[in-house]
Amino acid sequence: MFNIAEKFISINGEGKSCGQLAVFIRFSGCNLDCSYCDTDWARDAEAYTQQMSAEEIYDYIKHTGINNVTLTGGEPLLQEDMRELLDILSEDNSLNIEIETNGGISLEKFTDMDRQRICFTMDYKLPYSAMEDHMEVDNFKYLTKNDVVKFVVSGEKDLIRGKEIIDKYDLTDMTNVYFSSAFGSIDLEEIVNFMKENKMNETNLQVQLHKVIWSPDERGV
Ligand SMILES: C[S@@+](CC[C@H](N)C(=O)[O-])C[C@H]1O[C@@H](n2cnc3c(N)ncnc32)[C@H](O)[C@@H]1O
Ligand SMILES: Nc1nc2[nH]cc(C(=O)O)c2c(=O)[nH]1
Ligand code: SF4
Ligand SMILES: [Mg+2]
Repeated sequence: MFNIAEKFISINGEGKSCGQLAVFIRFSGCNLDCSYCDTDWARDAEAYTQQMSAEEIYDYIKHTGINNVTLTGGEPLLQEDMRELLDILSEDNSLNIEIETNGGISLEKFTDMDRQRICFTMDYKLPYSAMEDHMEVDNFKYLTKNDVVKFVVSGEKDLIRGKEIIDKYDLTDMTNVYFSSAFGSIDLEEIVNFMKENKMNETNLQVQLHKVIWSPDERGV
């Protein structure tokens, strides 16, 4: 069974299918405690509002009629049966599956899956998050051109460290790379100027679209 904090349909405000409708499943519980976390309430493993089986989650997704699926949290990869859920979802050719994960959990046990069907959006937590020590850099070798590495930046120190990691691991050659502002905490112009100064080809700037549309604290959007 899976512990679900909330489920909803919205415009995906982040990542590769940003701007398209998506159905979101937010699981409860997290192994990290990022300074900027916008879903702090879902970090508690007991914060679930319902429990569902993998089949029930699949049925719910199909019932919505939405093809983009985002599994998030909390930390979705803490759910014990996540592999089973991914196997069921990835068998359905009409679904485009994205998983938001925090970089602090090994992706090794997912490497043999059909990686064309499933996109891992993996955060690399930067200094301002206070969680960088938890990053599993081995995960980079499991990422493909269909995945994303996301750096949530709060200030200059994060921008510099993010670029260092991108260069050290040749991330733009291996996968898709995003800088995202920790919402409202950094001038977006500062990010663009940093990208210009450092000729950061192939890095994408992301601004969380749903926080522009709705209040940044709104749940279920
Ligand atoms: C809430 S997390 C859930 C998935 C997973 N725990 C993780 O951190 O990747 C989903 C995404 O939102 C991002 N995020 C959380 N708080 C944010 C904030 N205040 N501003 C921008 N992005 C934020 C995270 O970095 C992550 O990429
Ligand atoms: N609209 C919307 N798009 C999102 N994309 C990723 C989200 C997340 O919380 O992981 C998210 C979210 O919470 N809302
Ligand atoms: S890992 Fe994700 S859910 Fe957990 S505290 Fe950090 S941003 Fe929040
Ligand atoms: Mg969110």
